[in-house]
Amino acid sequence: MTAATEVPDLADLERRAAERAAARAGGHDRLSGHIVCDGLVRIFKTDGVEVVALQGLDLVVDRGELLAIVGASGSGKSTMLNILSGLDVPTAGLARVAGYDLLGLSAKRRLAYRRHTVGFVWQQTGRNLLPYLTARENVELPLRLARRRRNRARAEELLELVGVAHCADRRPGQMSGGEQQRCAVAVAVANDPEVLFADEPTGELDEATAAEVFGALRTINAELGVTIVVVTHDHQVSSQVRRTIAIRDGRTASEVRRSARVAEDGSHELVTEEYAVLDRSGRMQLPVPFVDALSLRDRVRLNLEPDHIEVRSGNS
Ligand SMILES: Nc1ncnc2c1ncn2[C@@H]1O[C@H](COP(=O)(O)OP(=O)(O)OP(=O)(O)O)[C@@H](O)[C@H]1O
Repeated sequence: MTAATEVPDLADLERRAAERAAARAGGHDRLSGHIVCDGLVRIFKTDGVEVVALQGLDLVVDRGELLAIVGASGSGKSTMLNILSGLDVPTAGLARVAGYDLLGLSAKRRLAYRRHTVGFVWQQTGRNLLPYLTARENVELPLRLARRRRNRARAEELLELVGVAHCADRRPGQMSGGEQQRCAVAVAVANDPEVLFADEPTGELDEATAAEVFGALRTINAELGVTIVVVTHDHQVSSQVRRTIAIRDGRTASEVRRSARVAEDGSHELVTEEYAVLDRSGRMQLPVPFVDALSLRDRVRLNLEPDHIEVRSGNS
């Protein structure tokens, strides 16, 4: 008689698969974010030519964070946002938002994800609001489609929250660009999404108006607890949020964090710290100003010191 081979149950298999995925991503902590991209790759093929738009992008955003992503034109920002918003599928890697694995979604789950889990604000106001509806009606529309109650009251609450209650009866053409974008924020969060993605929401606005739109995003983040990712090529944005991630050549390159600190005289000061991002293979990109300042080229000399690593020009 042969001994029966032990068959692992489904829960056990799932647990082991999760452990393996976590180990691949560098440990459990790295997979615990509300938004996780790990080794994200997107290759476009046109006329036999391959363009690698994302080449192993890593990103972890915690629940309730308000994060800005900056990068030069062509760095891969829109490609990443299209994947995270469920419009595009990556070639390889892991992309997960609010528990949805975006690589393996059926068409039905993808639609549910786009309808209920995420909200969007686009740069072009025409893509956010219907021109023949008033601000209130624009916010009411997604509520009505989702068959919610108290639509009018909820729409008015949201318009108030983003500071455009005075525009409730105006159509987009009767509102300024900043007012339209703040109204778009109210529309985007009408159905209580867990995550809000904004693609260049202040791209067509002047600095003061852009700050008002960021004010609205901060309020929504704080009052409704929505996780918000804002993509922009405006580096000034880091003064508006706590964490800014810079993307270069389809990879996460550096990160700027702002935090409040109590100074020696008891006053509060804002401290800005810049970090380079180290991927799990140990790769990092030196910031361009550092490379330029020392005219670093081709190769550099590294020395391991007890508490830091020294990088020197390889030509001296
Ligand atoms: N559908 C596509 N087909 C072929 N190549 C594409 C496609 N979409 C993007 N790319 C290429 O991928 C790279 C990244 O483009 P992407 O639009 O993500 O950059 P971006 O940082 O959003 O730029 P911008 O700030 O100008 O919008 C670029 O080289 C771009 O030409």
